[in-house]
Amino acid sequence: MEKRVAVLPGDGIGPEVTEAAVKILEVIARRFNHKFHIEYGAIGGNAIDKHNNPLPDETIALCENSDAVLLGAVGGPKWDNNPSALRPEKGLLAIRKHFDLFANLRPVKAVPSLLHASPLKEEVAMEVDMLIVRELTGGLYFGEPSHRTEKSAVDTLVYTREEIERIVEKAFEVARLRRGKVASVDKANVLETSKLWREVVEEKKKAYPDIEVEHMLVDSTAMKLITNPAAFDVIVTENMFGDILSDEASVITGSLGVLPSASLRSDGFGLYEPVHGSAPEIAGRGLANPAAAILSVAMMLNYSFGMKTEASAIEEAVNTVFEDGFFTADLAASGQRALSTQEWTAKVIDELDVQFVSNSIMFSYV
Ligand SMILES: NC(=O)C1=CN([C@@H]2O[C@H](COP(=O)(O)OP(=O)(O)OC[C@H]3O[C@@H](n4cnc5c(N)ncnc54)[C@H](O)[C@@H]3O)[C@@H](O)[C@H]2O)C=CC1
Ligand SMILES: CC(C)CC(=O)C(=O)O
Ligand SMILES: [Mg+2]
Repeated sequence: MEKRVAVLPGDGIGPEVTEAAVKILEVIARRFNHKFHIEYGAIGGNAIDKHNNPLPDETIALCENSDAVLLGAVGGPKWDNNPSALRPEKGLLAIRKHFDLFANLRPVKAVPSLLHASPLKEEVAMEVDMLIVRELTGGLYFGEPSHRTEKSAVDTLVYTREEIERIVEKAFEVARLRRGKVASVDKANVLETSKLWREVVEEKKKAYPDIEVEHMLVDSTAMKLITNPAAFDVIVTENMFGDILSDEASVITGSLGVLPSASLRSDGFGLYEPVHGSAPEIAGRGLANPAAAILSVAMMLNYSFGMKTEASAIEEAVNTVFEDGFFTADLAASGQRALSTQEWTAKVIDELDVQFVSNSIMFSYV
């Protein structure tokens, strides 16, 4: 298969983790006989520096001419005092809006070999397998008016019925492929948007009698994510709640550095990026965990290209490297030598090679 992939490394650790992810994509191309045409574009702070625009037109055109997008992360202290329109984060919000990437899928699964790094007790964390379905193009991050004066500031939380319907449908559909449980998270005891959200969930669930639906308030959900995270299957929620809950959920697995995500349009076009940000304090030092970016490539192969075997090969290789006890600094036990971003990526590549050789031997006997 031939596919065009736009790679937007971004800022901070973004370039390091996307470099690792692209290496994995190249191994997959070689081993499975695919051709991935990779082209790079600017987004975020580096795009502001070069083009005075966090999402330049060239980058939009590049992504429009691609089959999928891989993004690193944006942001950093250098741009923190910029006016709102010239913040790196605006570039990320704008690309999500431009491509109507309303469905952000963020899987959170406990990996036994990482549980030493989780602050939760092993028996609490070990059965965790949830999918956070976060609405990505509406809510507080996009609502107008949004402005400030010296004495006050305004942000606006708006949701239309249609915006809620499509994300709730998506959550019900993915729940059917999992354990059939959906927790719809809102703040319906206070917010009008949440009351509408709850109403839509109630209407939509009639078409999904096989799905068990529970409404939960976001504050107590934050607590239950830590006390009983294994109880969750699919969580569907609005943009900001999903943003916050997914970073919280990442601690269960041991590190934010292992959580991938897919941001999908209704026709399946997708942008893939780690859940984490640009981690400026560790950037450029080989300390970043590239697993989230590498697993985002696995999600791209699976969701955008239908390459399920290739996606599983990556996931298996990542898990084996963890099982073999190789970790970057965020996951290494105290006293254990941590691998650099590049060394850890090389282990995943070695593992993919081992898999390929053993599969070829298997096939030669069939
Ligand atoms: N999708 C994106 O591009 C996002 C961008 N940001 C931006 O990133 C910048 C930093 O934000 P923070 O709140 O510090 O969030 P962050 O996600 O960058 O970092 C949070 C913590 O996790 C660690 N961390 C994150 N990714 C890691 C990895 N792959 N390996 C090892 N450790 C990792 C960091 O060192 C830090 O201690 C800000 O400018 C923010 O706006 C934040 C979140 C998402
Ligand atoms: C940087 C923000 C725009 C978004 C964010 O934190 C996220 O999508 O996880
Ligand atoms: Mg976030």
